[in-house]
Amino acid sequence: MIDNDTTSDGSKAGTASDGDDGQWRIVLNPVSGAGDHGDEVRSLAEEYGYAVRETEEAGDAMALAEEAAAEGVRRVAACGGDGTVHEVVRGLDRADALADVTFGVVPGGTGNNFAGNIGVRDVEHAFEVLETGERRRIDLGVADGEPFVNSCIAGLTSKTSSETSPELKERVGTLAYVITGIQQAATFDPLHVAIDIETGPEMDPKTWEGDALCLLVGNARHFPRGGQANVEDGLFDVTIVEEMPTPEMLREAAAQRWFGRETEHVTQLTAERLEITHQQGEGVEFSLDGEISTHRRLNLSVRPRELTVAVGPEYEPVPETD
Ligand SMILES: Nc1ncnc2c1ncn2[C@@H]1O[C@H](COP(=O)(O)OP(=O)(O)OP(=O)(O)O)[C@@H](O)[C@H]1O
Repeated sequence: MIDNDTTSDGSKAGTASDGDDGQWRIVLNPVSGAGDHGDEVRSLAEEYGYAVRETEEAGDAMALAEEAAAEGVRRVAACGGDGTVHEVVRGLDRADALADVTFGVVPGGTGNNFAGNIGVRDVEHAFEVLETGERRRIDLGVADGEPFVNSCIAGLTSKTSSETSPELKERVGTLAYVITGIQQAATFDPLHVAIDIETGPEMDPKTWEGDALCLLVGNARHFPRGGQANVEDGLFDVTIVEEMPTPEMLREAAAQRWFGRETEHVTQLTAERLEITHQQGEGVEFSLDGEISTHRRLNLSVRPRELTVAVGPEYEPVPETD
């Protein structure tokens, strides 16, 4: 439908595919974030002539996305936070519609990590992007068959991503997860993990084994590292934070925002495939774009350029620095 190589010249709204009537269907989570975006979204949708379907409870966004795909809708947007984005993409994937549907985001959550990564600033800007923004094909992460757009996290921040208060997220963005994690670190049991890492056909697979405080597997950028991630390279950005002697160390490190570079206890690498195995009997909590599930072993892989997305003008296909 859309080839990144032919759209990289900045051409606007991608070529309409068969059955694309140019209309968007917006799957609206009216309670995400501060829950105050609904009226603006409904009124802009009316102005633009887009249809809106609203969720009533958790899980509805996935069902509504599946329904849209089954009805042959070719442009589906998620309005909410990263959880809503995750559900809509999951619904489209379950309907086997990712090859036919263009996806968009209207930020209505707290952190809106994914919207930020694709250059969408706010609700009004999102509608301009849906209408005229460039279409790009971006990578999709998959964890044991479940797709994710932002990140898969285990450990400290997985636990905290479900417990971090919306107020804190509002004030300090994604770093809120780490701050909440530090507050909980005194009681946190490290993960005893083996991570098998494949970087590509020419590279020998590697294994990392040890005690980790947290593992961050990013498709799109999750933690502030001074820039946008490359979401078209077919690779995950992996950060392994080893157990450290004291919570104070973590506090100090977070204060320096060392998630941006390697230090003694932080390993960073890229991978196209990972297998994470917890070496003690019980499973570990993972957060897939904020949705929590428990696994003893998890297989992660990238489906390169699988998702066609309407992106904002600030989106950079190949960000200069990480
Ligand atoms: N109508 C609804 N009522 C209650 N919960 C809902 C409804 N619709 C969706 N949900 C649930 O709301 C949760 C939060 O949504 P989401 O992650 O999009 O927003 P957020 O947490 O406010 O923002 P962010 O993830 O950007 O910080 C999701 O788990 C979703 O399943």
